[in-house]
Amino acid sequence: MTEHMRGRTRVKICGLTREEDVDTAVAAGADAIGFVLWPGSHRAIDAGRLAHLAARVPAFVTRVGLFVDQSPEFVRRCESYLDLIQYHGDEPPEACAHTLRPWIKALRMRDGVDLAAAAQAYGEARGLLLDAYKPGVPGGTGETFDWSRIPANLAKPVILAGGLTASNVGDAIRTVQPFAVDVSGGVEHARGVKDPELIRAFIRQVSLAQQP
Ligand SMILES: O=C(O)c1ccccc1N[C@@H]1O[C@H](COP(=O)(O)O)[C@@H](O)[C@H]1O
Repeated sequence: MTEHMRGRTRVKICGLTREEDVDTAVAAGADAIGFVLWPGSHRAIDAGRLAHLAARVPAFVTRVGLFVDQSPEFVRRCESYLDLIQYHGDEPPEACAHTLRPWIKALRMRDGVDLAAAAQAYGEARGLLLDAYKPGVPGGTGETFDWSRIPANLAKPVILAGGLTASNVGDAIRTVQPFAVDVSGGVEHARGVKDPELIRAFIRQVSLAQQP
C-alpha cells in the first residue's frame, strides 16, 4: 500500500471471550476487536455468544470474526454481527468471496511463502495478516517470525501478528511499519482470559512507537 494511506498503526485485540475484556479493549483505544469462531481454539465462542459480545462494541470500532476453513453457511450465519471477516486457514481466494462483508486473509510465514504473489491472488482482500508458522496449528501460537521477510512495498495493507507483546511491539512497528498490529496471547494472563493492564500497556507501546 502507498505510504500516504498508512497513518497511525491500528490495533486489533483478538480472541475476546468476556464482556469485561471487550469493554477494556474498547476503553483502551483498540481499533478492532477479534472474535474466534473456530471451535478448535481455547478462545472460541459460538454464534450466540458472538451476538451478545458484538452488541457491546460501539460504532467505529471494527468487529472482526476469525474463521479457519469453515463452511460458507456458518460464516454467513455470523456475519450480521461482524464488520470484517478474517480467514485464518487455507481458504483459497474463491472461498473468501462467499461473505457479504469485507475480509482479510491470514498468511502463515512458512518457508517459501510468496507474499507478493499472495497479494495478487487475494486481490479482493482488504489486508494481509501475517502470522508465525507452526505445523499443525492454524494460529494464535504466541510465536514471532523473522519480520525482515516482509517486503516494504507489499500491495496490500499488512496486519502484523504472531507473538506480539508490549515488550516487542515497538520494535515490530519500527521494523515493519505495518498498517496494523494484532495481538492475542500477549495480552492474556490465562488461556482465553485477557489482562486489562497488558491490553493497556500494549496499546500504550503502539502509540509511543509512533512518536517522532
Ligand atoms: O487465537 C486463536 O486461538 C487462533 C486460532 C486459530 C487461528 C488464529 C488464532 N488467532 C490469531 O493468531 C494470531 C496471533 O496470535 P498470538 O498473538 O500469537 O497469540 C492473531 O492474529 C490472532 O488473531
